[in-house]
Amino acid sequence: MMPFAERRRETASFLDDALTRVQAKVKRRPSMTLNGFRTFLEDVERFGDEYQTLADDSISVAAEKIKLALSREGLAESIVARSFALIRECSQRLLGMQHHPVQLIGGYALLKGRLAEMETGEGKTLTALLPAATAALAGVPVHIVTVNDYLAQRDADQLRPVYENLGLTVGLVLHGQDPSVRSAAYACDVAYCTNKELTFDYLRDTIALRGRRSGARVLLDKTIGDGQQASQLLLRGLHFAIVDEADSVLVDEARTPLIISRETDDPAATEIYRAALDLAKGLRAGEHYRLLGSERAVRLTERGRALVAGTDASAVGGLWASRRVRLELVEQALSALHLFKRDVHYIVTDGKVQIVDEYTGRVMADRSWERGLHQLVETKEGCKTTGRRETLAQITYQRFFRRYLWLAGMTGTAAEISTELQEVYGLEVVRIPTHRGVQRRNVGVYLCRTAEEKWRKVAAHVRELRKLGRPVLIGTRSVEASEQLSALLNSHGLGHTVLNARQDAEEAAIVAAAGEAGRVTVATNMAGRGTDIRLAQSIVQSGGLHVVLTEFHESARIDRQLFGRCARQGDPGSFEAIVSLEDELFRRYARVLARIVYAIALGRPELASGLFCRLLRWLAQHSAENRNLAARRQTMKQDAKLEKALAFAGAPE
Ligand SMILES: Nc1ncnc2c1ncn2[C@@H]1O[C@H](COP(=O)(O)OP(=O)(O)OP(=O)(O)O)[C@@H](O)[C@H]1O
Repeated sequence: MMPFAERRRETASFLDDALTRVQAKVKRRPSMTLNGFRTFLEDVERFGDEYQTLADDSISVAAEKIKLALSREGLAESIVARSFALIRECSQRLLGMQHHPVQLIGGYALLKGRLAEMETGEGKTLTALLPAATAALAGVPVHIVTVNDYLAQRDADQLRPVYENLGLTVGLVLHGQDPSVRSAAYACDVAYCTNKELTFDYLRDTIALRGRRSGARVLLDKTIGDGQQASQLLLRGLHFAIVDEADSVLVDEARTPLIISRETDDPAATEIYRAALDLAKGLRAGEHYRLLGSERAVRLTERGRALVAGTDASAVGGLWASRRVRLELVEQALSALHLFKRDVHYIVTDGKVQIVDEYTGRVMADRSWERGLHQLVETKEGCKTTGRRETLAQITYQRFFRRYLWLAGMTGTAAEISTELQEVYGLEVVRIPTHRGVQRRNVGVYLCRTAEEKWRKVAAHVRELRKLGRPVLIGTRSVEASEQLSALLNSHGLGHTVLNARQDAEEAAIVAAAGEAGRVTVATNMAGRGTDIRLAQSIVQSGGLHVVLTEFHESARIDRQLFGRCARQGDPGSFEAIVSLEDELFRRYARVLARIVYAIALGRPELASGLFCRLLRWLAQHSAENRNLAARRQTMKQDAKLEKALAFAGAPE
């Protein structure tokens, strides 16, 4: 049995860090051109011609030969070309899809441990099959990581016949499965799973290992075949991962730690949260506390601190008696009251507070805010408060994915974060050309002065596009905005479908139908990412899907992902932005400029929608991105400290 393989990095020195940063800046996103890969592509074609003549039952024999060659010579270019050619032939026979040359290049980049930046709709699922099957033939266990169960299942089911034809086994890890099913899935040559399930399984293994024996002892036991210990582990190591939507997983979500915790009994807790909220409600902005808008934080002023510290705590008791706890909880209660908005940052379903991911628009099941904030939001909403939780194990994606011996990723948008990906994960971003020319038309930005004007404009526009029979996809920043727009469209008699964190389960079906004639879909910005939007021939002729963005995101990358929902795989399509000066991004990050543009817009509306709007957007997104980057760096520093401390204490996590 193989030992549990993973990379345990030493914390990098200051000099290492600085060097990596310089390197990352110097080599930014090289393109992989067809010309640069001519010999490789010719080899794949040549071997492909050979495999075309094989009888179906001889495919497994050819796969065995490749296995042998890979074990003897490793990933030599000519063997990889053979492997890709055979996989491509199987895909053609069993799925009716033959990899395009650009997909072969994408597959090669992944196999070399790069992050392949491929336009939306270019077929990342089929591309990942090439490196996954090749690595598996070479005997390396592979994890294909996607963002939700639906995509993991869809991809595993679609590609299973090809893997099996090559003599490889495919596992699928889904939420709610028993440990025995999960470990059987991870024991397969290739396992499809979500980032969340995978990381939680790793944490479960961490807990199983902890406290019994040291990591080294377990490795020894596993190697010599201590069956009982080995069977308690779900994973068999972190060998090779191919991460889909890598920007979202490795950067956007990387900040919030995944935590396995245990509820502890504390009968006084509910009363304490109530007391903190009541006290916070009586405080006045400016006098007792300040809202730090751009940092999304609240700070008590000296006066506020004195008031909280001086409160008579005897009626509540418990931890409330501690001055430090009171100050911290009241600050958190102020955040719960003033910074965390229902239907924007969280939704309430079945009496439970569920966090909505700001980037994906999806519910983050099993996650909760830390340091009492979650319970305070629950109290604010009148929900039953979950007990105080004791952390058993925790890890961020940042720390987890760096532990893979071999890591690769795919995404449609990596431009802004290429330096960060290199710095944090050592992942070089390479751009893969598109199979066909991109026919995505930018209709421009329409900047309204007020939010009301914006929504009216959107509704009027939807009416026009519907007359033309074109499907429209409207992206909103929050659940609240999607519902407001929905009500407005209803009042105008404009039928539509809404997709937000509340309809998570139907996500794929709603998005897949978004390309039908006359269909209007209102979705939170990123919802449905990963689902194919197919267009009927009549729609292609009438100009394809039209995407309307109604509020810029803090990250321009997320905007581009929304725009990328149209004009996939050479289809025509168009996009535009209809935004307002009252949008949160502008108010929070470019308040002064937004006021100036407002004044300009009174006299010269065309100027406001042109140059000034571009400037405004750039300034606001630039400040927001810088702040988010600083926060991620901070998490990384804390991670490194934690890692060092735990290593010192001899604990695995
Ligand atoms: N070589 C091919 N030949 C024919 N069809 C293909 C090929 N490659 C991919 N497809 C089809 O193209 C569609 C888009 O593929 P896929 O959903 O994997 O794209 P994607 O790059 O992941 O898109 P997104 O960025 O939106 O996640 C799918 O229907 C897929 O079956």
